[in-house]
Amino acid sequence: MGIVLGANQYGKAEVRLVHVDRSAPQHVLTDLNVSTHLRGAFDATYLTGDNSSVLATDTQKNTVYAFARQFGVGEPEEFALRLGRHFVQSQEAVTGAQIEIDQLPWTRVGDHSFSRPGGERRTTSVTFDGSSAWVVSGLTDLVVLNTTGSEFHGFPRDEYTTLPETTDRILATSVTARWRYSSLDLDFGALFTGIRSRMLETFASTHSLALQQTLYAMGSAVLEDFAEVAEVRLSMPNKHHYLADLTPFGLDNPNQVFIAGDRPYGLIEGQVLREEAPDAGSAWQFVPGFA
Ligand SMILES: O=c1[nH]c(=O)c2[nH]c(=O)[nH]c2[nH]1
Repeated sequence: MGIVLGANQYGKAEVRLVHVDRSAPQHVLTDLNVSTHLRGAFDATYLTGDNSSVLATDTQKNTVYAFARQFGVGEPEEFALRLGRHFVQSQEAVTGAQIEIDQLPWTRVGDHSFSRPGGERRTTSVTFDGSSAWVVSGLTDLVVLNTTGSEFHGFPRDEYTTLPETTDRILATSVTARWRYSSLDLDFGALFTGIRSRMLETFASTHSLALQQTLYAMGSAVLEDFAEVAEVRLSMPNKHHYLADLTPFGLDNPNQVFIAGDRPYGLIEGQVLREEAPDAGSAWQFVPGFA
């Protein structure tokens, strides 16, 4: 009874490409998840480990980033066609390619600012102890991104530091916020809408030297504008976007092509409060992540 190799393909799955077209004052953001699959004469690597025809999946990933710099992205269909043709036409062994692209949606909130639709939730946690009540309301997973207006430098460098200093980076986070109201007879719906838009607008308009600074700016903007709020607690993951290094391919990268990191991520958390805030009692007890 013989054993044979059947159908096979290989490629790089989920290449997270973020492209910023900065050619006009209003930046265009394209956020893609690209997967490549190559088919062809690859029996040798499966049967004997002979890689002489195997275009490395790492090379396939690099091609995605390099093509974004060289040709831009345009529609995902156009970008996929360009990649598919390239792999088949440039590699003898490749007889077919399938390129799959998911595009992640972003909604414009400013020339350089975007938010991710869907996924966000409004929350409240109400505590009543028999005589007093506390209301802690908020939102979870408001995903926002600025394509410019963010720097990070001046941090200590020890023997383990490799992070380059930057004066222009992408800043992206998924905001989880909780705020404690100082009274109960309030128009909670209008307050939620107002507080949410104040935070969004502050994220977009703050020139950031650190996500920590942006966090404090967002919390203090809420306290300045909403006397009904005693305290704000914020938890903001730094959704890193790494500038793709295209120098091995003879390409520059003036802040256009980014690798969207998944994990690990920075996690920046803090409370912003009024010095004269009324006592919180047990309001925060057991509020997940904020107690
Ligand atoms: O805004 C930032 N704050 C940090 O504390 C930090 N640390 C890091 O590696 N990148 C960043 N960015």
